Order: sequence, then C-alpha cells, then structure tokens
Amino acid sequence: MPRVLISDALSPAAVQIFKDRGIDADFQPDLGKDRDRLAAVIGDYDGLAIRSATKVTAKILEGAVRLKVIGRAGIGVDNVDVPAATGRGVIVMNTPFGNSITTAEHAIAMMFALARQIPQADASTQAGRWEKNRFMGVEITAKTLGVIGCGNIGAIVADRAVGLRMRVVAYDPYLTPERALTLGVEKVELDELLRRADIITLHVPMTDRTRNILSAEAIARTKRGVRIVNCARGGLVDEAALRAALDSGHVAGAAFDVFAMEPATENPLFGHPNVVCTPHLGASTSEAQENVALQVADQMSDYLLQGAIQNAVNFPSISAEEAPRLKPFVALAEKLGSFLGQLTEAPIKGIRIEYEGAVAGMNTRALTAAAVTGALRPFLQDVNMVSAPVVARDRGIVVEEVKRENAARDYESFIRIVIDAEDMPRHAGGTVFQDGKPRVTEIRDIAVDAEFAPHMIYVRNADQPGFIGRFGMLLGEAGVNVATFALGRDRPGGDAICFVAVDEAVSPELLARIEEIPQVKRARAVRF
Ligand SMILES: NC(=O)c1ccc[n+]([C@@H]2O[C@H](COP(=O)([O-])OP(=O)(O)OC[C@H]3O[C@@H](n4cnc5c(N)ncnc54)[C@H](O)[C@@H]3O)[C@@H](O)[C@H]2O)c1
Ligand SMILES: O=C(O)[C@H](O)COP(=O)(O)O
Repeated sequence: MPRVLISDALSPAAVQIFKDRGIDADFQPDLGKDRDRLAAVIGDYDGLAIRSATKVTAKILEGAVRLKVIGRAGIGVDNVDVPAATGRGVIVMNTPFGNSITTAEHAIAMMFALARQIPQADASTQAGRWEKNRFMGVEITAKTLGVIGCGNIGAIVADRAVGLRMRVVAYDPYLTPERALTLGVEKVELDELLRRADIITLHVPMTDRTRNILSAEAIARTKRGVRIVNCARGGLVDEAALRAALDSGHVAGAAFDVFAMEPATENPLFGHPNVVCTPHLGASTSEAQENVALQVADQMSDYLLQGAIQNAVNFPSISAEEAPRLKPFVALAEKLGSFLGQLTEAPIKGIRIEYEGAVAGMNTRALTAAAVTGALRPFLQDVNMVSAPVVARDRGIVVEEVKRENAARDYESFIRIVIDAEDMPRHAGGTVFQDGKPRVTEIRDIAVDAEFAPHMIYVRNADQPGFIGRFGMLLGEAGVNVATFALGRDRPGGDAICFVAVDEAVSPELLARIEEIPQVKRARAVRF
C-alpha cells in the first residue's frame, strides 16, 4: 500500500480521500516546519502532500528514496526545488484553481482595508478611543486599479474591481487583447500602469523576471498617494524601498499578505501606521482549503495508483481515461529504448522516436519520456520518465519526435526508435497487439515478431545453414531452456537476426561460445 505524508496543515478531508482510495496517509501537519525531522522520515513515503510551510529542498530530496510525487495543496510551488525533484524522477503537482477566488477576495478585502484604514480604526475603537476625525478614507469607485499579472487570480480581482466601478489597467505580457476586452481591462505596459494606478495589486508568480518587479526605481515612478497590495509572493516588492516611500508619504498605504522572509516575525513594513499585514492568509478559507485538499489527494492517488498525471509542473498530463490506453505503449517505448540502449556501447548523441498510425495521436511526450528512460537506464539506474528528458538534455542528447498519423505499415500503431551513438545508429520498432502485449516487429530493418521477456539473447548472424542447430545445442548443453524463438532475415543468404527468450540469465561464457559459431557476427544478452 502506498504511503503518503501530509506535512502541512491541509484540510483533514485529504486524509479521508487517501484512506478511501486505499492509501496510507500519515497526517503530521507541523512536521514540514521541522526540516531535520522531515529529512529523517521522508525516506518512508511514496507521496508528500504540502502547503507553503514545508520547504522541499534538494537536501531533503536526497533522502526521499521512495518518493514519487509531491502534491501542493495550493498554487505556488516556489517552496519546492522542482529541478531537484525532476532530477530524482519525482512528479510535482499543484492545484492551480482551487484557491483562486478566495485569494482574489483577500486582495479585494486588503484594498478596502487600506482605503478605509479598517484594521487601524478597529484597534483604536476597541482601545476606547473614539477617533472619528482621525480616519479619513478614500473611495474606491472611479479609481484606477493596476493589476500586475492578470492570470487566474488577477483576472478575478479585475472582474470584481470592474463590478466595484473601478477602472482597471493590467500589465501582463501574456494577456491577449481579446481576453483583456472580455475582462473589461485595459492592457498597458508596466510604466504606464505605475504612472496611472491609484492602487496597485500584484498577482504574478515569483520568477527571475518578477523578483523585485516593484523595485525602488519602479516605486519612484508610481503616482504620489498610491496604495500597494501584495497577496502574491514576498520578494516581488522591495520591502525596504517601500518602507522609505511610505515614510516619505509618496506611498499612502500598503497591504501585504506575503513577505520576502516567511514566517515574517520581523519586517521593514511592520509598525508603519499605514500598513496592513496578514500572515499569508490569502488561501485560508474553509472553501478553498477543502477544494485544494480534496483535489491534491485525488490527483496524488490517481498518480500513485493508476499513473494518471494532472497538474504536474514537471511532466505532461495523462488523464485517468488515457492512462490504461497509454500503458502498453509506454511499456513498448521503454522496452524498445532499453533494447537499443543495452546494445549501445558508445556515448549516445541522439534519440529519435517515430510514431506511426493511432499512436501518433496519443500523448507522445509521455511515450518519448518512456523511450528515453529505457535508452538511458542501462547507463543510469535511477532515471525514470520524469527525470529522463532533463537527464538527456543535460548530457547534450538530442531527443526528437516524428509523427505520421497515417499508418505506413500493417499495424494500427507502430513505434520506431533510432539511437544515434558515436559508433553507429541502431534502430528497432514494434507495436502492441490486441492482447495488450508490446512486441518488437523490426530490428535493423529486418522483420521479426517477438514478445519481450526478462532474459533474452539477441544474435546477428549470416543467413546460412547450420546456425540454428549449433545455437540450440549450445543452449541445451548449458541447461538453458528456450521459451520463444524469433528469426528474421533481410534476404535469403543475407543478414539474419535471432531474438530468443530464455528462462534464466545468460552467462558471459555461454555468450562467448555462441559468438564462436561461424555464422554469428554478434551475440548479446539483454534483460527487460
Ligand atoms: N497569498 C496567497 O495565499 C496566495 C494564494 C494563491 C496564489 N498565490 C500566488 O498568487 C500568484 C498568482 O497566482 P495565479 O494562480 O493567478 O497564477 P497564474 O499563473 O494564473 O497567473 C500569473 C500571471 O502572471 C503573468 N506573468 C508572468 N510573468 C509575468 C511578468 N514578468 N510580468 C507580468 N505578468 C507576468 C502570467 O502571464 C499569468 O497571467 C502566484 O504567485 C501564487 O503563488 C498566493
Ligand atoms: O500559492 C498558494 O496557493 C498560496 O500561497 C497559499 O499558500 P498556503 O497553502 O500555504 O496558504
């Protein structure tokens, strides 16, 4: 039974989903904050379910020997070292929509809190001071809201702001004019947004390009009296520069839910009278937490139990309906890749995967990842479908896909793999029959028909009489039982191949004796 560790404060609904799906879920909501303890136990789990409090570093992943999937019950995966996870073959998935409305509502609430100084007025009133003249607010209506990042959350904020009769300008290089029109927002460049906005709200992910997007220089270009809301990520705004701009009165107020350092116990913004802070509460409603917990538990279970992949940030999706149909072709691609990889002795320069017929319309990215996995595994034991494309890229191996939807052969689907190594190119092809079993149907342009078996012998020989008898005799003398025997040749008396499944591992001595048969050019033991 797969084991999942829940190391953050996910809704307990997730535990029930895992249990119902037959997965052992260990609910330890405070464990994620203790990196040493997490590192000590992570090796026992197949899945890790987190929110933002668990930092999954490369060091923690070093001990994650069983880990197959990290599920983020939420949106941002910047607390996960995704390249390190990918390198170890671990899927990282999130729930990209489950908390969007809730977070957008928090941003709107923060905007109102700033405009009417509600937290400050509340504190003053409850302290017994009736300071009616101290808290003079501003109206939201007809003000210009500048939305930086108009994706899922930014678009909801924009929609709500239009409903509040605000003018909305948005800076997002990926926002299409059609989408802007639908949302009722004006698409502008960042400079124009900074110049025009009365309130700025950030909704971009944290990337190298967005880090410090509101730098000291950018803040200096904003309208005097601007208010700034950040419910996206700490580090998007230069906090020290913002504090200086608040102190000088250039910025009238700031409402922050996220901080450069979290948990934020100290921060340059703290203590300023026009600052409102919440402790990363953007996603914290019962509705959003139930959404993301249920979704992440289902997604993780689908992957651990069926191989279905949804919302992975480091692998293409494979739907639950698609997974069973894809499975035999994944096996075929991996086995063909493995066959050629086992024959390859020189460094691999390129891997080309050709898809013909119905398979060309399937999820070929997953199949290609499987083929590359097979090809690399003879050299790198730990590689899997998640890590293989990255491992190949890092080694300068060019991976290429060719698709022909019209089947050129007798098969409904055909996969051919060509491995270009420094010594020579090698290729083999195969298909999946009705029985769901992958078969190799072509090796070196020679037609053959063989199933894959755990132990096989591959022989290249001259098509001359006497070979099969001697070969069979050697196997018999060595006590090796033959399970299946497939032969092929390019023409009578030409090049021939022989692909034989045997019941046990083949010794190097037996292979050497096979290679001594006069017709044999090459004999190799291969395993699947
Ligand atoms: N405070 C919270 O609790 C909370 C909750 C949920 C999400 N978030 C954060 O909110 C942010 C937005 O989430 P989302 O779901 O809307 O993401 P999203 O991917 O749907 O939208 C992000 C948008 O930013 C745009 N973008 C990317 N780079 C940009 C750049 N350099 N300049 C301008 N725009 C750029 C993208 O085109 C995209 O439209 C993320 O950082 C997420 O982690 C915070
Ligand atoms: O990216 C997110 O989904 C938010 O930052 C929410 O984080 P949380 O799950 O830790 O509240």
